[in-house]
Amino acid sequence: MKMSKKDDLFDSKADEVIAKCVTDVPPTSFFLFAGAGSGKTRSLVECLEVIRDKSGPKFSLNGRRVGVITFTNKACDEIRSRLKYDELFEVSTIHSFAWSLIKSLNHDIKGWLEENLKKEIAELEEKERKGRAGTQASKDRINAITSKRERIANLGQVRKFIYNPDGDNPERNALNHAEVIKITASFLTERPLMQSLLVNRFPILLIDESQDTSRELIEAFFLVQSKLKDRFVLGIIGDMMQRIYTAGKMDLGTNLPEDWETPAKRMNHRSCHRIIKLVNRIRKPVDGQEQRPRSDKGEGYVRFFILPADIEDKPAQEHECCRLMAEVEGDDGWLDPGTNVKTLTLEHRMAARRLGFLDMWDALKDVNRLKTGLRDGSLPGLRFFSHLILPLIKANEKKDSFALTSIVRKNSPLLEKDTLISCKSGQKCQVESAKAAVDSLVELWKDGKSPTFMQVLDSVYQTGLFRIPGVLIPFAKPAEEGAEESQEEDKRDNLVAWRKFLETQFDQIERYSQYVQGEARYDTHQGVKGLEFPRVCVVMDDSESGGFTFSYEQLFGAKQSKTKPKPGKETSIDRTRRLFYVTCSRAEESLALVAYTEDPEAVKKHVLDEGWFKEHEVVVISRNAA
Ligand SMILES: Nc1ncnc2c1ncn2[C@@H]1O[C@H](COP(=O)(O)OP(=O)(O)OP(=O)(O)O)[C@@H](O)[C@H]1O
Repeated sequence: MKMSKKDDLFDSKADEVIAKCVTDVPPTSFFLFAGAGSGKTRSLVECLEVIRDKSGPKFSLNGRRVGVITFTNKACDEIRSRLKYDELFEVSTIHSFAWSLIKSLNHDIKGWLEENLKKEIAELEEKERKGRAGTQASKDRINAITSKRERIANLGQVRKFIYNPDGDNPERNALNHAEVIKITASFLTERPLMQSLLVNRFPILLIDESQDTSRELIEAFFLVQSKLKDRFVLGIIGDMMQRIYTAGKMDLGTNLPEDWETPAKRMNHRSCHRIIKLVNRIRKPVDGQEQRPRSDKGEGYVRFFILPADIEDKPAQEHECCRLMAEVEGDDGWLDPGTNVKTLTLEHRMAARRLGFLDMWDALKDVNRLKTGLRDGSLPGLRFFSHLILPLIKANEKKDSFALTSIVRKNSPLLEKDTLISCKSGQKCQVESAKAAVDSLVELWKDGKSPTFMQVLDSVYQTGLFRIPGVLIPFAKPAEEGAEESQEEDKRDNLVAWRKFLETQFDQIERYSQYVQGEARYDTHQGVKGLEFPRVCVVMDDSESGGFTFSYEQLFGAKQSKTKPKPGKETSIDRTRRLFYVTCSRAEESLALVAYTEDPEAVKKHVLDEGWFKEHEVVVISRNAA
């Protein structure tokens, strides 16, 4: 098909429709669902700019703002920066948005929690009556009942609830993520006052990635819109083909109210032609939606590499696949995957293994209260090493005494004003102590040695160079050796995990820190939602991933599901197909797919039969060739 530049403007009508929706009086709500790379996020930002230009001053005068909800903190930062941090817009994740609506309602939250906990206890008791005694499930139920009863007993003492949208919320007066969503949805659904509060504060609410936004809240927002449609615009943006979490509303978009606008976007502005052909093909059996490429994009490349599941040294195999990509395309960018290629693994553990921080990851990964913080790098026990010790060691390596001194001056209690004033032996002596403390720390790396986290902690504690975060104190003080033995079960698990972590090597922290900040060459299939990269390598390996939610072996026809599909219920193939669509559609120019399988021939046959790839695009790598 011959295309002209004019074709690239094919979808511009959609933005005009949206602009009219948010500026008309009364306004109209809209539902913008379109494929990957169609410019939904761009439309969102353009729509916000229109609102700012047309209604910004009026909104500010009345103390009103435009609510924007998106999926990750990273996406929030991106939108805020594109809007030049204009105060008119409240850009947040769904959890922080929900919390901002309910956080002052302590009394009502308490009432809701008590009622809900009683309901949950009754359900558990009923299950316990019907279930078999003595089993693990029964023990878990009894523990859950006890802990819920304790929580009810404790509610009387809670004056103020707290909640961190990005944390694990272990505090007694903290709400968990699911509770914040449920409470907000319930208040919005049942309380007219709460509905008015939302609408008065945010007469316009736009939700990006809404296919993965929690079902209860989406339904509550729809309800508010239907009741207060003249005062409240809801803009729902997303793509059902990119629904990859279970919280989303499965039938979002069906039975939309008739007075909603549904602008369409059929272009893909991101990817080269070959990649769009592939994602169209993957999508075909789901809803048949086909995207058109831009006239100014090249053809692009895709290659599907098939390797035996038990092949040795998988990272080296993936490196080889990148080399083959470089050869096929004549693109040297593939030769330096560390800098130029985004490699996607299904699980963090696979990335941890490939990047070399598996030991520290494995030590902490199973403790529930540490999970979120481990994934986003916010655990104080880790930040102590990644944000304080690591920069200090790096500054020392680079002989950057300015940077080193500034880290110590800013963070060391040895050089705090009060210490310096009260020090009898004089300031000079304190500065000497700080210097000696740094010397003894860097000594741990002398002659190419590589210390453990424990050795680092020990040195810092002995010299008093920095304050030790609370979670690491039990290990720093020798008197508390074996502290974990006397603790309750969940606290003990926590301590055991930290001790295990401390026994691993410090040199992992840099790679870990880069990874959680999204700066490493690896990310997960789910973590790159909304992002795009010139070269993408997707690693698909069921044997390395722990869960049952996704199965590439089933999607690629190497294995059959053991369970019969239930009518109306989605299968693991459905879920995996959507994830596959998300990963493939991140690529702008070229895409390497690396599939490990127990049946290479079956996979090859399947992907050719499906018409996803042409014969020359499929490369089977055998064990002998390795
Ligand atoms: N009208 C346009 N003209 C030129 N480039 C565009 C246009 N719309 C979008 N783009 C570019 O295409 C890419 C994809 O846009 P965007 O991220 O907004 O798409 P999306 O629909 O949100 O994608 P996804 O659902 O895959 O996350 C971006 O690089 C964006 O700048």
